[in-house]
Amino acid sequence: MGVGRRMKKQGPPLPLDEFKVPKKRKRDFGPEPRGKKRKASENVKPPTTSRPTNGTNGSEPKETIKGIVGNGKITHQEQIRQAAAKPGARKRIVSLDYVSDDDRAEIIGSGTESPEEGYMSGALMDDVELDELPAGEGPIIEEAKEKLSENESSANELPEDSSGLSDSDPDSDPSVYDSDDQQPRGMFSEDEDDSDAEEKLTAANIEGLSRKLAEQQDAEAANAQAELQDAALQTNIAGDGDLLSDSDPTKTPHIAPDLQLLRARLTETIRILSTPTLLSSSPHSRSTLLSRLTSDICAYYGYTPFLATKLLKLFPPAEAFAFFESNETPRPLVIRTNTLRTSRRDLATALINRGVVLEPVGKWSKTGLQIFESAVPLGATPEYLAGKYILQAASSFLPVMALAPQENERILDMAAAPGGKTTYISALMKNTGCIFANDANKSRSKALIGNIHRLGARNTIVCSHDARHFPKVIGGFDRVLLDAPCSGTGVIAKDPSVKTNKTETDFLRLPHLQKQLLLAAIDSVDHGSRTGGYIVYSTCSVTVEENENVVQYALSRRPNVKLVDTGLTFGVEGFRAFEGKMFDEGMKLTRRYYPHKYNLDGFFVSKFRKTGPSPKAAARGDALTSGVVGGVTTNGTADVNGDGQDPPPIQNEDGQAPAEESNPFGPFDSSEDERWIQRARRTRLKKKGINPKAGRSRAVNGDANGAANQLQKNN
Ligand SMILES: C[S@@+](CC[C@H](N)C(=O)[O-])C[C@H]1O[C@@H](n2cnc3c(N)ncnc32)[C@H](O)[C@@H]1O
Repeated sequence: MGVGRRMKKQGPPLPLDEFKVPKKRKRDFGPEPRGKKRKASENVKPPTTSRPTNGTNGSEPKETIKGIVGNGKITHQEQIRQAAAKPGARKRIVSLDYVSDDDRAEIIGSGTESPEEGYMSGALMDDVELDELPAGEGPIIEEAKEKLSENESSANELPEDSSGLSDSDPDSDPSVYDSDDQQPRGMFSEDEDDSDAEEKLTAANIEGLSRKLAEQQDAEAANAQAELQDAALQTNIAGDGDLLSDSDPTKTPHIAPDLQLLRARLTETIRILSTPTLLSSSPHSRSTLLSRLTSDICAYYGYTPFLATKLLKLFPPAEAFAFFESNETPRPLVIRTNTLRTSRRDLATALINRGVVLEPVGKWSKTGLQIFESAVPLGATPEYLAGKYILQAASSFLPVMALAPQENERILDMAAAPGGKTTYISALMKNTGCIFANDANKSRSKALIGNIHRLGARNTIVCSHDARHFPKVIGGFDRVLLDAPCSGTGVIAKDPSVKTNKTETDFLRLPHLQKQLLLAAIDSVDHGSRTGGYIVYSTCSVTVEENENVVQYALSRRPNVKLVDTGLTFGVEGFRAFEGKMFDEGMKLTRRYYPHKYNLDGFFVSKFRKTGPSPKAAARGDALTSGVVGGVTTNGTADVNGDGQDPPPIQNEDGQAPAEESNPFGPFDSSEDERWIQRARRTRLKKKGINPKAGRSRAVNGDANGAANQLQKNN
């Protein structure tokens, strides 16, 4: 696995650089000119720069020890001492913060001589600078430093055959030259002849020489002009030097745009748009520049004008550029520890021993591990097959963290497949209570079932309904998660087809569905829940239509909910106003996540608290007829009844249990259920050595509490 920009830490960012405008795309400019010489050390990949250190965006490499997880709790100093004392080890010291605060442990690396393996396999904590170590560790640290510098210097010395080229073949590898070196002068070199010739110059031949020079210059100028014309022909970009000239390099069909020039123009347009003084003095109007920016974004990154325009509206120009740029690089690979089966520390140990290089995803998550390198396929390790982890984008943790499910609650995951969030909910509930994991798509539900089994989530019931019909199916939940189907504009790095396949219809159809689903989610919650009464609405899209608009719609149709704090420690506030439209004040409690800010997929998370019962029509369990039909409300205002009751868990439109034919899971037969309940009760009593009939006879004889009292005593 390559290591690069994508390996930045995930989570709260460092302050943005000025404009956060990324550097030029790397282009292959061909071999370096021969005159440019580099140090031998430049040719060697520095052993410790391939992984950025915690939160530093990889700016400064630090020395750590390739690690294994220690078994017991040892002090930090002890860890460092052991690490430094390890003979022959490549000295790289790390400490651990991936473990929870109450279970802090240490990781010490076993050594590796290989400069390529300069990172600790599974560097699970911020690296510790040798220079920063506490007093008393001096000699050990010095020894460590010595070894380190030995390793460093040996890494920087080019072995003779390291490039496959000998010193006698410098032309083949110009990178081994130092810029301060003198070019070797042969005893009979041509240079020597030249200098002789210079010495022999006389007034008579100066004129001839200068004429020759002039001819050479003319020839070079002609060549350069020909090259320019050739380039302009190929790219259709006028070579007049005015980046913002009216010619449009993106518009001529069948000709590839010059990406370098496009990028230069993009940055220049953004610079002008972001600087009021430049904008006022520019010959081009703001709208001209904006439309130029849009067309250049489309040409450079491959978006449809429709989507580029939509996304550009979300950010100031410079930030929009950073957003588009971050969509070109994948997000880091992350796994979530399944705490139903293992701890993060044990999982990290096991994976490190398999050659996986990893690190905690960030202080904000106690279960995520960011993978830097892996010698094994992560979807096929014994740990994976044993359900000890799931491959899951870090952004997907956020809605579940906002939901904050409690033990023994009843939770509905309305759109659950393939189950990343369901299984996380289950783990947080420690397999207690009950989760209804629903997804309308039956084939996706297979993956949901697979994950539930693999990860050992035993408190989960899988169902496959159109979630808009909840709570007709079942209601009265303590919490509902609606991770809604969406356009995916937050995950373009993962699915670049979004750039071109989303149309205006999608941004009408999807919000319509999302609104229906959100109303159904609200109506499925028991507002009187003693522990909950919460709804989390999330999407992996960044558009306002699918987020703030949907939330605002729900607030207007369901005055019995209000927005509350998500509890998430980072994230950009949702829009309070957009394109002249004002949103609810609580919208600032919603959270937006952007790839360019957090190195996470784009995401939106909002959390509602239900404060009163839902309208009667909604209580009958069909959001389609309780506020939204064809995107238009039928009743104008929300009809909140004042009886203080939420809908009972299962009922039909007429308040009866669903009829057999309309219930895909068979009839809801309460007498049949009663039979099973009694049978389970008898078995339980028998197990405790209690005669179940004794209770019944006492009940018959007037002791109503009979067996129940006996059971309670035994408990
Ligand atoms: C964003 S994905 C859910 C991802 C899931 N929460 C997870 O973490 O693995 C959206 C899901 O909504 C489902 N879906 C779409 N329309 C639905 C509907 N009307 N009712 C229920 N589920 C629906 C899709 O099948 C899809 O699996």
